[in-house]
Amino acid sequence: MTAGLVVLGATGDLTARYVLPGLARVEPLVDGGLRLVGVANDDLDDDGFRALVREKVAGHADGRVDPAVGALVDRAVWVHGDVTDPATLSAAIAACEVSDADPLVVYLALPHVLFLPVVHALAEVDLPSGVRVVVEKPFGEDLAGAVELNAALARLLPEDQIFRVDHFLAKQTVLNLLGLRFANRILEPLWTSTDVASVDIVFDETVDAQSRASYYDRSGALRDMVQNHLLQLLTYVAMEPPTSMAPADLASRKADVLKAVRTPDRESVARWTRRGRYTAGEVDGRAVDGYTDAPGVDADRGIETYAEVTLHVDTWRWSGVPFRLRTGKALSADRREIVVRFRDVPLHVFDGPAPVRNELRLQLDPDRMSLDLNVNGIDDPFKLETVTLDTELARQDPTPYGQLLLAVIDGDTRLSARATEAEEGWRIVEPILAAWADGAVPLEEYPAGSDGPS
Ligand SMILES: NC(=O)C1=CN([C@@H]2O[C@H](COP(=O)(O)OP(=O)(O)OC[C@H]3O[C@@H](n4cnc5c(N)ncnc54)[C@H](OP(=O)(O)O)[C@@H]3O)[C@@H](O)[C@H]2O)C=CC1
Ligand SMILES: O=C1O[C@H](COP(=O)(O)O)[C@@H](O)[C@H](O)[C@H]1O
Repeated sequence: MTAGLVVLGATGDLTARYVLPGLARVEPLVDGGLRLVGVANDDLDDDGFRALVREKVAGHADGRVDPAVGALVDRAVWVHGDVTDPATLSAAIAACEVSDADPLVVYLALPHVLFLPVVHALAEVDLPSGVRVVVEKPFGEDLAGAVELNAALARLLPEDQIFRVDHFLAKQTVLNLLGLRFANRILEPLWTSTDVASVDIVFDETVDAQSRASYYDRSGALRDMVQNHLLQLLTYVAMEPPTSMAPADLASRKADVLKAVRTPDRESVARWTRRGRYTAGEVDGRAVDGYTDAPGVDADRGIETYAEVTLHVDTWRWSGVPFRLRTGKALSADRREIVVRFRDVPLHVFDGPAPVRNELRLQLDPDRMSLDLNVNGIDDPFKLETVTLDTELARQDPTPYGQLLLAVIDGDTRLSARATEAEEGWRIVEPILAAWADGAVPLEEYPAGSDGPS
């Protein structure tokens, strides 16, 4: 397949840690003549960029695609310049040397404040018909910003050529939610407020925010993780069955969920949310400075490194079921999972303690699935025991970013958010941010390496 990939911000952290390693596992692209063009203000040249690509791609290839990686590296081209200058963008697109209808991806791996200026600059460029524009996160800084960016993108290209990528949608366990729910008969009848008591969507990280503090201190946990990633997971858990897996069907069902999330008012923010910030501590035997001691952090901004929000999806299916979304940095363990907690049985007919609630756990990275069930005990057959059905899924390959890149080149928008979803995300979190800024919820402290605010 002939295709072009222009990475704007090619010397950045995202490119080095996610985009280039993602390419390592995508043989159809690497083998098939993908031309990679890197752009940034840095004084690199073709050789310098090729060395970077070799290091980041080959380092993740496990030896599987080495010859092809060599070809990808040899075809890579560097374009120096300001990405807000249409001349830079034209030069980068021309350097891809693809024909008009071939897929050509312009990937905005840039600080988010540049998204709008770059979209404006792209409007002055003669774009080939096969162009796709990838926008990273955060998609705007608030609802008004997201609306403005969406409007600029809509003037530039049709919606199916715009990719508001969310790599969480490419994670195996997240995709499995679709298969699990809509390719099996047994779960869907139970997947309502009649049988489900609550849902937790948890993304606890041991990693701290230090290395990305200059970005993080203008974002915080709610904007960085909840507005996008965790709300996207919520859509997969809570959506109605789509009539097909076609991008438009899936996107409509996801948007329905977000639209049904109740807008938090000040009182519910005070009752249903928590925020925290880590102090000095130890994570996995590693000493971690307090968040406010990281270079680039302004303690007065009061940015949270931990966020917990309970949302309500006002639909017939989910009325009364709390969805708790939680994420934080510098926590004791990487706990990344979706937990569906079922209601108690209607009557206890066994002696002894009540049976435990059935819990379905979908764990991300490593991808595992487990279900707690009550069975009769071995010693006393009329006493209950709990067993766990547990399965670990094969390691995901390609990586989520590899999947995203493949999907974008294929023109498949299913691993991206639509315009409405981005705006709905802000409609949900903006009142929380406002109430927090207004002091409705205290900023609690937790030592790095703990389980979060006590
Ligand atoms: N890093 C991460 O873990 C993740 C990042 N993201 C998102 O990815 C995007 C990029 O983040 P990240 O890589 O961390 O950011 P970085 O600051 O590390 O990289 C930004 C890149 O943009 C380039 N750049 C900035 N201004 C210009 C300009 N005017 N003209 C040309 N190049 C420019 C920089 O190079 P130079 O200034 O030298 O030109 C650099 O290559 C952001 O939207 C972020 O939110 C999403 C998920 C995870
Ligand atoms: O987008 C982001 O995601 C990462 C976590 O994703 P992972 O796939 O690397 O586990 C998170 O650490 C980061 O803060 C956030 O910006």
